[in-house]
Amino acid sequence: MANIAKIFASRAQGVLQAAARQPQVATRFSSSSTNNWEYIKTEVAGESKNVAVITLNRPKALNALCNGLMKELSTALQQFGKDQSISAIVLTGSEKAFAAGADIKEMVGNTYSQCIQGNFLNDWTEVARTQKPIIAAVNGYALGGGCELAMMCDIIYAGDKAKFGQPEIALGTIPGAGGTQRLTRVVGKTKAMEMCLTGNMIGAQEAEKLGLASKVVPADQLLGEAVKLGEKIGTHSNLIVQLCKEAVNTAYETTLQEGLKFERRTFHATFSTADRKEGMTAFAEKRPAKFTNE
Ligand SMILES: CCC/C=C/C(=O)SCCNC(=O)CCNC(=O)[C@H](O)C(C)(C)COP(=O)([O-])OP(=O)([O-])OC[C@H]1O[C@@H](n2cnc3c(N)ncnc32)[C@H](O)[C@@H]1OP(=O)([O-])[O-]
Repeated sequence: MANIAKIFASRAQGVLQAAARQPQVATRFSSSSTNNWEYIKTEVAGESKNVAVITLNRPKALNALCNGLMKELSTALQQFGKDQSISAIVLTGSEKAFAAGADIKEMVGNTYSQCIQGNFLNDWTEVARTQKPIIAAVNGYALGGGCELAMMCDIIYAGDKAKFGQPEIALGTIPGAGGTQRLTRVVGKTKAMEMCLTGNMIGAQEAEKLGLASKVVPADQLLGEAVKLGEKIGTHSNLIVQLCKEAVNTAYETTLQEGLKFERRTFHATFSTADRKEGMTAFAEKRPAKFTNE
């Protein structure tokens, strides 16, 4: 047990050291300057321009997640991840579709050996690896890989016409990017089993009731609400937000006792930061905190 506590303490310290090592002045990233995206759009939003918005932009195929799109998404996430001016990332699609799944036409000819040897879906892991908070703003269809992509994000906001589903079963396959795993952890076995075995979709209200979406808003207000959420998160210390995200995610990866130990050590580790000191001092002095992410 003492060893586990030590491992957690050193992991938490490692996160703090890695964050401290990141350059404090980063190159400004913007959609129009360096990147010519084919399948996505990127911009920065919010009053302080600290919320990145990545829009999936392949309307003809309802944002089907082809390899090119997933590569661009990974690149954009890495760039925003390094940009110290960005506090949170919003991932969205169109009003009709967040994403209608992996690109069926692209993978129709794949063979088992190609999947294995080409490490198929390797480009899909970047979203879940992103250290900054990432909010999925889902309008329309989030099906198959689209639903899985939303579930890789930290928070899902849904437009009132959103539809979530894992229809892979109807294509003679199964979810391959978390549909049987993340969905089951979120909605429980019986609902996940029903969705995965029937391919039936659920609407936004049901997704919220099940805890898959944290909020449902009118479709035309979705992006604005998601950006506001990113801005609210961005008022806090980016450093402490990163630690908090890691602690919540640990709940999905470990036992309760190990998770509680990790949380406790991470909480202790915040006492080595200037932002913890500033947050508590500002409260006592009845003034807003000025966080420096250190
Ligand atoms: C990653 C791990 C494993 C994941 C596996 C998966 O996600 S498997 C996938 C799980 N997902 C599914 O099984 C859902 C598949 N999609 C659908 O069932 C329907 O498109 C719909 C119900 C979402 C909308 O119906 P609607 O009548 O409103 O619209 P529409 O049907 O006319 O589509 C417009 C255009 O988009 C095209 N396109 C759409 N989706 C895909 C796609 N995934 N791929 C490629 N293309 C796609 C469609 O072919 C059409 O192009 P066309 O012919 O004009 O050149």
